[in-house]
Amino acid sequence: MVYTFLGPEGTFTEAALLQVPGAEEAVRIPSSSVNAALEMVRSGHANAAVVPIENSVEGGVSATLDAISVGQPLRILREILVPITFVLAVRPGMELADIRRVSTHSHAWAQCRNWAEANIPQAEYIPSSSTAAAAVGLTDGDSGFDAAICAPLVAARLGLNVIARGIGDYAEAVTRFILVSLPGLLPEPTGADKTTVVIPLPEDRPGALMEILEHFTARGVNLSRIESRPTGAFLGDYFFSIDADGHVFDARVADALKGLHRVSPGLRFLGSYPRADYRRPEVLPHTSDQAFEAADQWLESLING
Ligand SMILES: O=C(O)C(=O)Cc1ccccc1
Repeated sequence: MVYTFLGPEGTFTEAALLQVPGAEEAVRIPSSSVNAALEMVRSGHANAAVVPIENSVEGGVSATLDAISVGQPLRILREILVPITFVLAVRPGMELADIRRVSTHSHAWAQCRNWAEANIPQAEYIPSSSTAAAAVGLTDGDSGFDAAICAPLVAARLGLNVIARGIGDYAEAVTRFILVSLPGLLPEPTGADKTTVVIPLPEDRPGALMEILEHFTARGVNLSRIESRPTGAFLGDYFFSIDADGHVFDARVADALKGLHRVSPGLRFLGSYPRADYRRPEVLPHTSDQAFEAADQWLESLING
């Protein structure tokens, strides 16, 4: 098994990958961006990739939401939650007041913004492809910045000085990652599952979003995430990226997807997979598999006399 992840070594994404059973013994290849990681999977150079998709402070990771929503189809096999703690790492001898430029991943910056404004207000932010890439950059004297916001472990591994710990503005910050592969067998339903779909807004008319939502509501399917993303085609053209409670093997979810496909035939199914928090949805009696089965039988009896 070959895995790839948003690298280099020491990213939070690598920490997420290491939670996948068997990953520790498998081949793990760092990629320099989310797109590069997904391309490794699409081209068959890796069996699966781990990429960040959402965090509790900054919301969806646009690079991932967009990259999995278009192009050669991919499937989400599982989600992984990682609690995040950040440190400020510098080269030996550097003090807080000396820092002119600080580099990190944009989502890490968003999560440490208040701390940075209060403690290093003079520092300019330099975006980096990941927290670990920023830390590695510090070790080559020519990086153009003098501090990195990264994970404690990567700072220690690289022998950097940590001059502030726990600098995230939200102590409970969690990032959600996904394991992605080419389409294949679906993970078995566990009773605590999630289904991810991408739905192009069918037409720019009043009630179009409501029409999409009604297909979930009518089947008692709860949504745990809904985000609109621009398609890039023209201003005002959007798709919706949605996580729904349940597995496509659940009759209520399958029925909702069938209804949605009629409204928006460009709908893309990105997978049904176990929830990382094991939370089971409440299924109302009239939306259970048995209720759908009974309704099918009733209709059949009408038709067959
Ligand atoms: O840059 C990293 O280490 C990542 O894995 C991406 C990221 C950045 C900030 C919070 C969570 C994940």
